[in-house]
Amino acid sequence: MNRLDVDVAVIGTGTAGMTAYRAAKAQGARVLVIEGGEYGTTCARVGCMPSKLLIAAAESAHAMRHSAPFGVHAGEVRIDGRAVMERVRRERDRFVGFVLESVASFPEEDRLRGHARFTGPHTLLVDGHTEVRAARIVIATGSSPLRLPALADGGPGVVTSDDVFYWDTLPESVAVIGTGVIGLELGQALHRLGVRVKLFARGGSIAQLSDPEVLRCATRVLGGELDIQFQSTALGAVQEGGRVALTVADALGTESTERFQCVLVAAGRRPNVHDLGLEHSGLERGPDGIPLFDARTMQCGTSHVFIAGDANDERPLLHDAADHGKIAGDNAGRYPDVRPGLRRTPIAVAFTEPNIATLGASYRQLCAGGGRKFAVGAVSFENQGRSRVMLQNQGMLRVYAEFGSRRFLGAEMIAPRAEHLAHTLAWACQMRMTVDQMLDMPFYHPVIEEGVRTALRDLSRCLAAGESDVDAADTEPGT
Ligand SMILES: Cc1cc2nc3c(=O)[nH]c(=O)nc-3n(C[C@H](O)[C@H](O)[C@H](O)COP(=O)(O)OP(=O)(O)OC[C@H]3O[C@@H](n4cnc5c(N)ncnc54)[C@H](O)[C@@H]3O)c2cc1C
Ligand SMILES: NC(=O)c1ccc[n+]([C@@H]2O[C@H](COP(=O)([O-])OP(=O)(O)OC[C@H]3O[C@@H](n4cnc5c(N)ncnc54)[C@H](O)[C@@H]3O)[C@@H](O)[C@H]2O)c1
Repeated sequence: MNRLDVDVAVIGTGTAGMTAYRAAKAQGARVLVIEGGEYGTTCARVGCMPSKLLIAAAESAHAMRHSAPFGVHAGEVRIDGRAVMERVRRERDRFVGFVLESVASFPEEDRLRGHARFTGPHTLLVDGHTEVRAARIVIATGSSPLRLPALADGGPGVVTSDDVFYWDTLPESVAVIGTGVIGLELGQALHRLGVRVKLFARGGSIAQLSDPEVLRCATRVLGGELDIQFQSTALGAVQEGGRVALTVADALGTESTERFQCVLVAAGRRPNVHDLGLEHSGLERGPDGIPLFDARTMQCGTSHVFIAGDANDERPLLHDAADHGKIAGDNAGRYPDVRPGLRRTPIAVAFTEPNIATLGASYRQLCAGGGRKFAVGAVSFENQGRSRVMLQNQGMLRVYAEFGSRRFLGAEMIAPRAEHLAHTLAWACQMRMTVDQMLDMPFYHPVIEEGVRTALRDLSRCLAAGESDVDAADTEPGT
């Protein structure tokens, strides 16, 4: 058994772990990163980057198929599934390559391979070959796709997003379980690439939306393009040669079986904290098994342990994993002089088309407790000038502000190029701008942002009216 003594051990070498490593090193600590899987990060290998590569191919196919209304005729669109997946994998490998170079730049003595488990508050056993004693520990173990017990015996055709980006070619048909971000992004991309796709939603949710008006609009817009069966329960899957027979119950409990080449389970992700020996860590854990932590410092209680990235399930997104990692690593390095780090206005974008985006406080959060009233402004993109010019005139934006202070609080939307609108609004939110200050900013013509101005003017009217058009006690946020 090897023995190592370090100041800081970082478990996991994903985005959060690598950032934590650098931040702890900057404090002059002797730091060790421990990796039980492959280097390269979830984001680059099976997450953000390959999914956006697949979506880029899909957008190209969609644009060619929908050019006729402009008087532009592209001819027959032929999709070469092998070429699509070959580019996805090639470009993905390029991104992974940059991460591998970065990890290789860490001194060899700072890296250890193997699965780490707590054996005590300060000790980790790594794959049975090394015992690490660490004065401080950062947990940055990421998350994994949920596997549904009902589909566990479905055979090799039942896959998760971890498998999709290793495909050699596109399948003929895919059932997608879940209408969260992954289900919608991949489901729409595959549909646009000519795959027969059917989505099954357990309830009525669409990505991260909680505003009932925006949710209704998103259901209509995405339901207009995609075959989505809401209120359905996946009961079982059986591999039959090259097909999977998927049995689903609808809202009335009526069962039906359909055959697909693959069933893609996109029912959420679970933090990787359940195989970490946390029972030996001395940390207090919540009902979900995640150690209780402070989201400003990433510190677990008052202990020497910090938790960052998807592992803490606070905001399982790439930029938050990087922020968490920086704060956790910095504090692990400087412990016991723990300090709050920079937390930014929340922002989340689902790269469906139209994009779905949320920022600041969500409608659900603003309604929580039922006591607080807030003003709501809205715009539909159906008649928005630039959106119509581009034939992308679908969607809705709802913006929220506080009565009295007139401070902008947040927004939810499904809108053309919402990834950009969301940034502008998130920056205003983080700057604690009032609606009036936002309306004083420049708006070019003709741009989609003019739709944002319409929504802000509506919000200003609602603020001037002095009472909310929403009574928090009577609202029913989307589920
Ligand atoms: C399909 C998909 C698309 C996505 N798209 C986006 C997007 O567009 N934008 C966005 O912001 N986010 C996106 N995300 C989310 C984003 O990828 C994650 O939030 C982010 O990668 C999490 O980083 P992390 O460092 O917490 O985890 P990871 O990068 O997963 O790193 C965790 C590491 O810990 C290792 N590990 C786990 N347990 C142990 C152990 N016991 N011992 C040693 N090592 C261990 C793992 O092997 C892994 O290498 C997407 C995710 C998916 C799945
Ligand atoms: N563009 C992005 O930023 C992006 C893209 C992909 C993933 N991500 C990250 O990855 C996380 C995980 O994505 P996800 O889509 O897997 O999770 P999610 O939480 O967004 O959605 C899960 C979906 O599965 C449904 N579901 C849960 N259990 C089910 C069951 N038993 N049967 C049927 N449906 C069920 C839920 O109702 C929900 O619609 C996201 O929350 C996000 O943080 C981000």
